[in-house]
Amino acid sequence: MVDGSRPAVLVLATGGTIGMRVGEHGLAPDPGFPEALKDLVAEICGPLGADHRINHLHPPIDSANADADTARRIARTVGARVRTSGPRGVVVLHGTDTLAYTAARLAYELSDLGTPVVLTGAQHPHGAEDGDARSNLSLAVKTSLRARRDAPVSIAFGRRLLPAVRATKHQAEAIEAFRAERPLATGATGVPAQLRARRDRLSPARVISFRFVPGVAPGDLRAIAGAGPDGLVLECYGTGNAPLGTPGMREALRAVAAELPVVAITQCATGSVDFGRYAVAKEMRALGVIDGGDMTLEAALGKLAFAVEAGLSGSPLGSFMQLNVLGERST
Ligand SMILES: NC(=O)C[C@H](N)C(=O)O
Repeated sequence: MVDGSRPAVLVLATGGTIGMRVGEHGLAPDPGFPEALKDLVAEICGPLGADHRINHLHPPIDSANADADTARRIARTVGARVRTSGPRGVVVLHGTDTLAYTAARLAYELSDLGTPVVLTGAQHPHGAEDGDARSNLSLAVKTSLRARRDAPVSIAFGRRLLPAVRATKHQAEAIEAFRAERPLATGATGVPAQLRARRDRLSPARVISFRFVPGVAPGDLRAIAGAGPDGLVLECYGTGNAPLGTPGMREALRAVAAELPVVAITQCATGSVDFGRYAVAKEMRALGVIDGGDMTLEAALGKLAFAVEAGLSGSPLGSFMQLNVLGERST
């Protein structure tokens, strides 16, 4: 399928509804998908004058089952295949549930790949009549072949192209499943070269989130930190507020932030953390919490896991999280 003189696209299928069919217990991976995907990709690439290669991650997963290693595994596979076969573009097929999380993480992992990477998937299985599998795949293939070689990782879905570090799944059923409330921020510095080269940890960093809601008790925060995550993203109210008036909450937060990197983002769909605005938010900084600006949850988690795995901690980690590295936060 590759003659060397024509551009080629590498398609890496990882699972998701796009590769499923309805079985006895509901939607599940379709053993016939690899064959069907070959035909579909060939039909899309033919008129574009492009060749293709297809790889599958085994086993295909419902992306709800993605774990702390899934995005790293995808990044490693893409990196290895790009080095050996040198495609013009890469398309990653992924389930929609955690696609935005993987996309954000890949943005950091693959920032220096030199080959555009586009993620897509579908809300309906590939065999569905009037489904979105073909149109999403087609948009992703075209984008990967036409984007600048150093284009940031993106998502092609429901006729939209979105920057990975700003995208969120916002619709459970509609074809336009993803949106980016905030544009890619200008003035990005890029991933520092020394971090790209460094991988201090063999095991994946487990970075999770905790959302403040009325009713949260200090023990909830301590319990989540007690489960041993490597980093925590706090989904705060408004411009970075938290219920610090709840007895014991300050102490709990100080103890957790002394143990792990803790980054505050806003629960709001738009706007930003601003630790200078309210007295309660100002205290967050004093307790050791890092200002996450206007990063999405997905970008904050991906960036923090990337930083922890590169061996950053303490104030270098805080500075990295507050930099606009890939357009993920306005400064
Ligand atoms: N539309 C989808 O792909 C949803 C599916 N549960 C997944 O994320 O794998």
